[in-house]
Amino acid sequence: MNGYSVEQVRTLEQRAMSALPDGVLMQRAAAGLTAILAAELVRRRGGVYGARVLIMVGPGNNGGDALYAGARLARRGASVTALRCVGTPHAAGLAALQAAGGVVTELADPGRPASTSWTVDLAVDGIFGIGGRPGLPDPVAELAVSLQASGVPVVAVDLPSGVECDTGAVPAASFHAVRTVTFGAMKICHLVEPARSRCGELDLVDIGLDLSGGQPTLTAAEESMLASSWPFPDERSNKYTRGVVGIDTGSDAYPGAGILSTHGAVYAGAGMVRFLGPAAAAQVIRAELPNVVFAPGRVQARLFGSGWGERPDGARVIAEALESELPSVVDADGLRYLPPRLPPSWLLTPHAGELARLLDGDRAEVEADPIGAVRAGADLTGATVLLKGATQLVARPGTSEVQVAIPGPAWTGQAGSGDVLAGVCATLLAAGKRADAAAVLGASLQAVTAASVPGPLPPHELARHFARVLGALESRAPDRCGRKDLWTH
Ligand SMILES: NC(=O)C1=CN([C@@H]2O[C@H](COP(=O)(O)OP(=O)(O)OC[C@H]3O[C@@H](n4cnc5c(N)ncnc54)[C@H](OP(=O)(O)O)[C@@H]3O)[C@@H](O)[C@H]2O)[C@@H](O)CC1
Ligand SMILES: Nc1ncnc2c1ncn2[C@@H]1O[C@H](COP(=O)(O)OP(=O)(O)O)[C@@H](O)[C@H]1O
Ligand SMILES: [K+]
Repeated sequence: MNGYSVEQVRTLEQRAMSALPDGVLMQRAAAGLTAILAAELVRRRGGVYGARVLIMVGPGNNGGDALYAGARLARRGASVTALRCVGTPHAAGLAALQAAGGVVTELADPGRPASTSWTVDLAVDGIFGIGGRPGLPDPVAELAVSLQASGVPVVAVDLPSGVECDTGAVPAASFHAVRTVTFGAMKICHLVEPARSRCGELDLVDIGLDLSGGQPTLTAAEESMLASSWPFPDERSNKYTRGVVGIDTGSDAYPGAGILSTHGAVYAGAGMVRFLGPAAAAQVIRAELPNVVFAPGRVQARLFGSGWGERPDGARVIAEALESELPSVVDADGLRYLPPRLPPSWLLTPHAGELARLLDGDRAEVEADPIGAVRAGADLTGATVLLKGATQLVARPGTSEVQVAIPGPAWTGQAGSGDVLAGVCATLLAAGKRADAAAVLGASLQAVTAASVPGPLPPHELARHFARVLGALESRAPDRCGRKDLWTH
């Protein structure tokens, strides 16, 4: 499952259209949309015949898709009303709807019933598609609110109008769909919050776009990838092949971060964990996790920064680690002590505020364009960057590819989740995973585990469920001799 930008989708559509008679792609889109709308009507009220369907139409081809689908539903006995919301609707689509018995009304029509009286079974958002700018004209924003208030389910055509297709940002009003039916390829807004949540369930209709050969803007992780790429131990494994993690996290002020990151590393399956942080954290870890070692020694990856607070020797600690040429994770307060340039084998794990600080910008800028921000973070530092939050994005320096981890339930957003995640990522680095793989696999494991338990659970308790989820994934992993690792060195 990959995400494409508007420019990429337009290029793919042009290529497909040049080999087809006019209008074929739109008819394919409308046919797929109709099937999904019909199934939704069957599920909600038992059939299409007699259903009341509102088709909300804007000025572009998105409205064309919706109008043709409305015509097809009208021919199956639905009572279809097209509501002209913005501009002049797609002429041929409108004519098709009217020829099939659909009626047309204007959002601005004073004779139209008051918006509070919506009594339709389904509303179809065909106002803006990939040509849409974020936000909605005021009367349309009011329409979106009144439909939501009256509990009318909205199915969005291609994307919910109002969201920003290429970033996933929702800076102003938008529709909230129960389903979104998209065509040919997924777009960024289908994969990145907050737009992703406005889409509801997603359906991808095949309209014959050829996606081979092109690099998508976003590559989305899936459970099958987690199963095939997780470094499960085998009969040749020992603690060193599985990886030894050196952890220097927490402080006297924030000992919990040291405890949490150590839980993350241990329960993600580290061969061994050396905890080299403050005594206050070590005392608790010693009692809870007797397998953790407290003496310095050989490690294959390091973790710094979570819960450091002010750390006068922070820059020196990180600079020394850099000399060893081992991969490291730098989290939270450690991000304040970075040298100007790091290698791509290092993984930085900022949340939006921390990434903004790294980029010398503000949080709102990161939230307005998280993909651009995570790429900028990687290019600025030279390290691989995992931008944490509701959507977790990973960028490798010097490449345009951005990966998105499997999303988890919102309750995972709690103090300490990031500390545990940093520990998981460090375990994966120690096991030899490339930094981007470690980030995507770690964030996805935490999300999949959270989705598998009746949450909320505190982050260290959630970590105790990793083993069950990893066990289930391992049973689905393909034969490891034949498996293709997606993140090779
Ligand atoms: N191409 C193909 O082969 C296929 C395309 N398909 C379908 O076409 C859709 C793309 O169609 P599209 O390019 O016509 O753009 P669409 O989003 O319908 O409308 C743009 C119009 O809206 C206006 N407008 C935008 N934002 C606004 C705002 N906030 N407030 C007010 N006005 C605003 C904008 O105005 P302007 O920017 O020009 O001022 C322009 O007039 C795509 O999503 C898919 O559904 C499928 O059939 C498959 C085949
Ligand atoms: N809305 C959300 N939905 C799902 N997971 C979230 C959400 N917000 C945050 N998270 C998760 O919570 C973690 C928070 O990390 P962070 O802010 O660094 O917390 P802390 O530093 O307190 O440990 C993220 O890595 C992510 O896994
Ligand atoms: K739409």
